[in-house]
Amino acid sequence: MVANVICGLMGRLAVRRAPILRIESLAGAVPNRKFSEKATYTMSYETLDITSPHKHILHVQLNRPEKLNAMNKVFWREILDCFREISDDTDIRAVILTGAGRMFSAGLDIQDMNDLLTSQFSKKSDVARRAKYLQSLIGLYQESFNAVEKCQKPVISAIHGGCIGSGVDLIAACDIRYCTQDAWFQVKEVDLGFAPDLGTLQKVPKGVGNNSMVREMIYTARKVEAGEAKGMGLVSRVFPNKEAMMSEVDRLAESIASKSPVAVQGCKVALNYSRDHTVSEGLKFMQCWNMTMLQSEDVIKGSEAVAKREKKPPHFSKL
Ligand SMILES: CC/C=C\C=C\CC(=O)SCCNC(=O)CCNC(=O)[C@H](O)C(C)(C)COP(=O)(O)OP(=O)(O)OC[C@H]1O[C@@H](n2cnc3c(N)ncnc32)[C@H](O)[C@@H]1OP(=O)(O)O
Repeated sequence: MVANVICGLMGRLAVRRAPILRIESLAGAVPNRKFSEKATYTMSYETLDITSPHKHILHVQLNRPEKLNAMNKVFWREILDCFREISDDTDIRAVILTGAGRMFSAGLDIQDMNDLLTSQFSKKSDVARRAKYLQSLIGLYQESFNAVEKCQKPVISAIHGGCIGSGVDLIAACDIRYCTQDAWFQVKEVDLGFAPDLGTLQKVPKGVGNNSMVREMIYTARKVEAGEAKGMGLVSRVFPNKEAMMSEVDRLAESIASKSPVAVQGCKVALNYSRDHTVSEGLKFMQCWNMTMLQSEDVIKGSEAVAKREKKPPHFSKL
């Protein structure tokens, strides 16, 4: 049925057919990386453009503008690898996530999914085997966005134009969301006949104050404009255009990058933990975390700087 829905949508979009792919290729795809001895940032991807605008800051741009940054099989593997690498890179302290071209993302690549399901479903006539296949596929896609959420460095998404379907799942995995005045958000899945499965239903209601509005957005699949998105707490700031947004996002990332990475990364892991646990479990977690981290040199440096009312933040070493 999912295949039927997607095939129907493809007909309406009239997107050209792409080569058939297999789930094995999805799981095993290797990103095209260039390793350089000098550069800290060695990542090179087909669907992502990686740059470093400032020291300690990495800019990850969804980079399939001709397809409105629709998420194809290569993307799912690359975003996973990219954010796992960022998470372990001691030089990176904040990440900016944007989309190239007309919009942030048109969501799941429908052509790709159509080909995937057509090729796989034609091999499997039994419902249990098809279900198993879809279970693995959804699990892989969930893992991709979990890598963004679990990335130890704060991820700021800067959204312009449309942010549709799995685009909303992706920004829900980010720490901070800014958008332009022309941005719109659409949890489109109910229009396609299924429930979102990559994080929107779990993360947005917990992260956004207006639960009534969240449900309205999800149940109706209607476009939510930038002003409304800010009103409900889905984004924290709205800017007149992308240039203004990027300049503020840079400042925000620089501010985060100037702080102690021990403190910032500790906050992220604790905020994520607390979202999924009770207050007392969260407090216990902090007790254990800080019984080690309070002994860090960053605490001494930070405290001295505050006591002396230093204008500039101290130099914090890589973590
Ligand atoms: C296992 C399940 C896991 C995840 C599930 C995720 C669910 C979702 O993400 S649901 C949302 C799916 N996305 C959509 O329904 C959006 C589809 N696109 C559109 O409705 C329109 O393209 C538009 C975003 C409203 C923009 O319209 P317009 O400005 O007229 O541009 P187009 O000419 O339609 O598009 C330009 C170009 O991009 C291709 N494209 C757009 N969206 C997708 C897409 N989602 N997948 C693949 N390709 C897409 C479109 O075909 C055009 O390509 P050409 O080569 O120029 O034809």
